[in-house]
Amino acid sequence: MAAKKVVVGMSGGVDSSVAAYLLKEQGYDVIGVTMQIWQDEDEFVQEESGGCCGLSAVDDARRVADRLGIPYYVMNFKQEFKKNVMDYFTAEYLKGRTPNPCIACNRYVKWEALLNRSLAIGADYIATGHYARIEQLSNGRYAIKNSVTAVKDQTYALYNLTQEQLSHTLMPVGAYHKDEIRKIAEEIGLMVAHKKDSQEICFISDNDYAGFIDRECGDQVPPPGNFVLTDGTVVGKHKGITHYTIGQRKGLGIAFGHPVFVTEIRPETNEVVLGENRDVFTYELDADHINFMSIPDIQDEMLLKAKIRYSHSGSMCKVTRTGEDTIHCEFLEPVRAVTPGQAVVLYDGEYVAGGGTIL
Ligand SMILES: Nc1ncnc2c1ncn2[C@@H]1O[C@H](COP(=O)(O)OP(=O)(O)OP(=O)(O)O)[C@@H](O)[C@H]1O
Repeated sequence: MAAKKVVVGMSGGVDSSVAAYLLKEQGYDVIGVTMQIWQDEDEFVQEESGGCCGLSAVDDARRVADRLGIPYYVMNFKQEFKKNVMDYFTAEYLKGRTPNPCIACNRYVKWEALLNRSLAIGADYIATGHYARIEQLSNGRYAIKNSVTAVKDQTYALYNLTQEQLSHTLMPVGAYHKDEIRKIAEEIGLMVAHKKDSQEICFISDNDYAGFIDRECGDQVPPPGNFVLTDGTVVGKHKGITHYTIGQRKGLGIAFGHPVFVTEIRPETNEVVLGENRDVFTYELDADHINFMSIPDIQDEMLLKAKIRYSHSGSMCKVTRTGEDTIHCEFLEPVRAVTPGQAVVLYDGEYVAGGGTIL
């Protein structure tokens, strides 16, 4: 029987390089692909910082592919990335929300676009170097499970993959710890063995989100407006709602003599609401654009663990279905800074049960 064909998304980093090696060892017919996603053509060949698709990424990935003796290609996904990630990112900020672009990139670029193109060229699977595992459960559904190493868990950003996508995906490094992956890379002589991990949002440098939005959106960017208290009392001027997120304390440029926090962003009146730390805590949230993984749906009321941002350790909540594409979560303990636009990801034990976008 012919070997199953797998396209490995190679970012030039150690994880995806070792992923390609492990799959080759397991007998797959492996093809390496680097997606060009946001740089201009000239930047793409000049970039030296080692971002997720710069020159060093392509150079490194090509060298690894040579070393492993696998075919390697660079594919252009700039249009898909612009539409589904960058435009979505700026549109959300203009609405006073705080999006997670990596989740959109995973679902619509790394999976939808790369998987479709890979299937079209006769591949059976795509693979990445994510620290997560995929299992088919006894109910027949596919689900993402924590990697063996919780420190580098990446399941939060993967909750939105469909059953079809998961059934065509392999994540071989999820069974290893990061130091084991580096050791394998060293043993097989890969130069990238000690390359540092990639930065947070690949298309934004120095975390300057507002500057990026200004450049992308020009005069669509909301103007400065008022800082207000919950009762509407005006207490100062803000720089424009795209500069703020829920729970933020630093960079408000306003002195109260005690710490104040952003508790709400009101795009309709162009106001940013400030309050005390206790005002940032809440017991509930609603979410839409839901996706289910280990479970087919929410039955009645389910007790699940929810993460409301990438760095959240998770809190137990009662989840109910409230509509065609919506859920409601009621937490047993109050949670801090529930932020519209971020994802709420639900866990049933070690498995991702599903999730949605916080309203
Ligand atoms: N430009 C790209 N082209 C192809 N695949 C990519 C690209 N960027 C990321 N990936 C895939 O997505 C996975 C996770 O991306 P992430 O940016 O989190 O990388 P990472 O954890 O630093 O891993 P690596 O060490 O492989 O760079 C990578 O392991 C790789 O398989």
